[in-house]
Formats: sequence, structure tokens, C-alpha cells
Amino acid sequence: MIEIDGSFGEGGGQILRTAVSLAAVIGKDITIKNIRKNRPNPGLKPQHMKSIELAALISGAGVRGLHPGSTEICFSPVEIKGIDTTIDIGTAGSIPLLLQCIMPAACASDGNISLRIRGGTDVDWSPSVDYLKHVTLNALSEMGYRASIRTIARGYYPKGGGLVEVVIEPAGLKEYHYFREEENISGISHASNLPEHVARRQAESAKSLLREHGFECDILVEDNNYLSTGSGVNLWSGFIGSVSTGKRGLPAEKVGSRAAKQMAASLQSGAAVDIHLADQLIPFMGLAGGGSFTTTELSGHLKTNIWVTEQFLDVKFEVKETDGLIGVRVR
Ligand SMILES: Nc1ncnc2c1ncn2[C@@H]1O[C@H](COP(=O)(O)OP(=O)(O)OP(=O)(O)O)[C@@H](O)[C@H]1O
Repeated sequence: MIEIDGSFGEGGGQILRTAVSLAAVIGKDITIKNIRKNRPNPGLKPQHMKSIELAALISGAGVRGLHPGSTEICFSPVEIKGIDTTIDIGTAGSIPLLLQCIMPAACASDGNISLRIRGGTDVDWSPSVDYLKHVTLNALSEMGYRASIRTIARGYYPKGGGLVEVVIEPAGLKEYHYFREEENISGISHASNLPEHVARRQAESAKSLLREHGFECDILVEDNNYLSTGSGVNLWSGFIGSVSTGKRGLPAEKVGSRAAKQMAASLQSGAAVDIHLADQLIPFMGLAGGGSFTTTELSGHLKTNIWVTEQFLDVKFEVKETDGLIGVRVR
């Protein structure tokens, strides 16, 4: 039995997701205490419960303590198996964060994991589905990870109703050393149930700010009529991405320029991967038993994911600051 203190470091939802997924891979029982202790509303929220339920479904796990507000669960996995199923997170719970909870485990399954998931595709404090596809899965494919993802409908806060199809195939991971990839910037500016000019203005402002910083980019403009109302801009280039979501009262120009500013800053830093991809790569590097990258900052999420991964796998990470960048490698 492995015991994890969920209040370690960042003390949020991610420590839970990584712990559950890696427990499924090594087939060991875990107890997680003090769940989301460092958040203003501690304990499990419905979207965390959904991700644990899905991890339990693919690994045949028994779970105790799974109820709203719970601060302690016991997760006892058996064996990871392929499945084909539909999941409804409800409202705008993040689809990429649900997937974060099963992605490390899913590649160790005995068959394909095929999912249709309803929920949020472009919500705050989370990777967007475009980010997951073009940045995270692009980076993981270098390690041998095999997954495809298709957005059928976008879902925004608070109504959600997005629909995504995902297939993750079994794969052994190999180490990969990430370096800055000089690639064009691509992106999508999207809006749903808003005036036609919103997505276009978002795209134009992102393009003009990037141009001021010396970058050219291609941004696809999507004007949709889905169940929920919302907008956003997703940009990507190699292992660097940025996400910006619209809000009532926030000008379309601001949504575009915010995504572009983040993108320009990450690209100009010279780092191999952006601050979010950095923490997301850690469990996979642990499974691969090797690899390295540079990023801009030693974030709370990065430190926490390193710690939790080291609790499950026989790996140690080394973190070093050089020339203003943070270098991370498996020792
Ligand atoms: N703008 C973004 N672009 C890409 N990834 C992001 C972005 N914002 C957050 N993330 C990623 O989403 C994850 C969020 O983890 P966190 O622990 O905050 O989870 P949470 O479940 O949303 O939070 P909590 O449950 O604690 O309220 C991290 O992997 C982080 O890198």
C-alpha cells in the first residue's frame, strides 16, 4: 500500500490524477489523504470523481471514499484493459483534465481505450482540447505514445456539452530529449453563439501582436453554434502552446492578444517546452525511464508532479537552473 499526502506542494487535483494513474500502471493499492487540501474548497469535486471512476473502469479497480467533498480515497487497481465507452462529465468539467487522469495508465493497457467524452473543451485553468492534441500529444508521440483525438463539438463554461472522441493505443514509451523546435505558429480562434466578428477579431489581434514580436502565424477562424456559448484562442508551435478563453465583458482583441503574448514570451525564452507541458510530461518521462527538457519556470505543478511520480516509479529527476532556464532530466 502506497500512501500519498494530497496536500504536498501544489496540493490540487493534479497530484490525485497522477497518483491514481501511476498506481494503475504498477498495480499497487494507494491511499490518498488530504485531497485538494490547498484549494479553497477542499476534497473531491464531481469532475475529480469522474476521472477516478474512469481510471477505476480501465484498471478494474475498487475504490473507497469516492463521494463529493471526500478528502481520502483508497484505490485498488487490478489490470488495465482496453474499453470502448461513453462518458458524460456533466456541465463544463474539463475533458483534457479527465484524460490527464488516465493517459499514463492507458498506454499500458492490453487493448485500445476508445472514449466519447462530453464536457468542457475550452475552459479556464485547464489545457484546451486543441492544446492536448497539438502540444501534449505531439510531444508524447516523440516518446512513442499513440493517441488520436477529434473534437465533434466545443463545450464552454458553464453549460459545457462539448463532445470529443479519443483513442489511446497500447505503447511502450522510450526516452526523448526535447529541444526547441523551430516551427511555424498555428492556431484556432473559435466562438459559439456569438456575433460572427468575434472569432475573426480574436484571430486578427493575436496575429498582429505576434507580428510585432517578429512571428508569423496561421490561425483558423471557427464560428459555431454549439450548445454552449463561449470563445477562445489556441496557439501552438512545436512543444510550445498557449490558451486563452473569452469571458463576457472581455474584448475579443484582449482574448487574442493574451494568447499571443504568452506564446511570444514562451518562444522568446528559448525553452524547449512551455510551463504547462513541463508538468504534464513528468509521469511519461518516469514511465520511459529517461528524457529531458528545458522550460521557463519551476512551477508548483512541476515540482509536485516530480515528487508524486518518484513515489511510484523507480526514477529520480534532476532539476537545474542554467542561463535563466530550468533544465529537467531523469537521472
Ligand atoms: N492554460 C493552460 N494551458 C495548458 N495547460 C494548462 C493550462 N492551465 C492549466 N493547465 C494544466 O492543467 C493542470 C491543472 O492541474 P490542477 O492541479 O490545478 O488541477 P485542477 O483539478 O484543475 O485543480 P483543482 O482541482 O486543484 O482545483 C496542470 O497539468 C496544468 O499544467
